Amino acid sequence: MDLQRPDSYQGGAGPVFNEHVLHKTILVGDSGVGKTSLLVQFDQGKFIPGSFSATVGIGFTNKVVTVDGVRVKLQIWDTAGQERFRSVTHAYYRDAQALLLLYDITNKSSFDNIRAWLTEIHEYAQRDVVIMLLGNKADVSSERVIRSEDGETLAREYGVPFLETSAKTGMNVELAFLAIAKELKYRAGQQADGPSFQIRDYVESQKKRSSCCSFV
Ligand SMILES: Nc1nc2c(ncn2[C@@H]2O[C@H](COP(=O)(O)OP(=O)(O)OP(=O)(O)O)[C@@H](O)[C@H]2O)c(=O)[nH]1
Repeated sequence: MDLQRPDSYQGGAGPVFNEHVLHKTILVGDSGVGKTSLLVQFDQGKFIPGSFSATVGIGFTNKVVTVDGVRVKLQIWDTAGQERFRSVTHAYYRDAQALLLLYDITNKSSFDNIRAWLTEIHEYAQRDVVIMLLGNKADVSSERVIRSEDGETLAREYGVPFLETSAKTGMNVELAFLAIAKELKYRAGQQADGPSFQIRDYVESQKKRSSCCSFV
């Protein structure tokens, strides 16, 4: 996908949309792990099979989701995973509230590179950025080289929530973005004596629900 900066981009600190702040979320990870496909699945509910066309540069999609009866506006940035675009994408980390970090369960080096991605994130992003680790292409079980437990162990080490996803079937795609939206909504309205929200606990509870008896 060839992404140009859309005309609606206003630059600077936090674009606005209908006078409401957009929560900026960025998709990162090696080239080919499925960042664009994940965003297309979440935004349009479809998967476009066929030859792989690497993202050039960076672009965004605005998406409104409803969590607990409240509309949360996400501005989701899709970055190019190729090394040559790295300096461009770093510049966008700084005002991101959330980062979805993807690897491909059929590609070992994409998993091995997660530590390097996390080092970059800690260098360029805000200290309290919400990070979620996603092991994508979970539908391709015959070519799996990274076990689910390995993803879980790595996520636990870094204290971040973890999900396996499939941009092809849609598995856990909505859950990943909804969990991020819930966390950002919680942070925005956080009150000292209000109820607390833990994104890792939420993701774990939803995973258990879906593996047990499908969503109700
Ligand atoms: N089976 C399967 N294929 C996928 C999945 N996600 C992506 N793909 C395929 O993997 C290839 C790469 O997907 P992209 O979404 O373009 O990857 P990307 O991470 O955006 O790549 P860059 O733009 O280079 O950073 C494409 O051929 C997709 O069709 C998935 O969940 N399952």
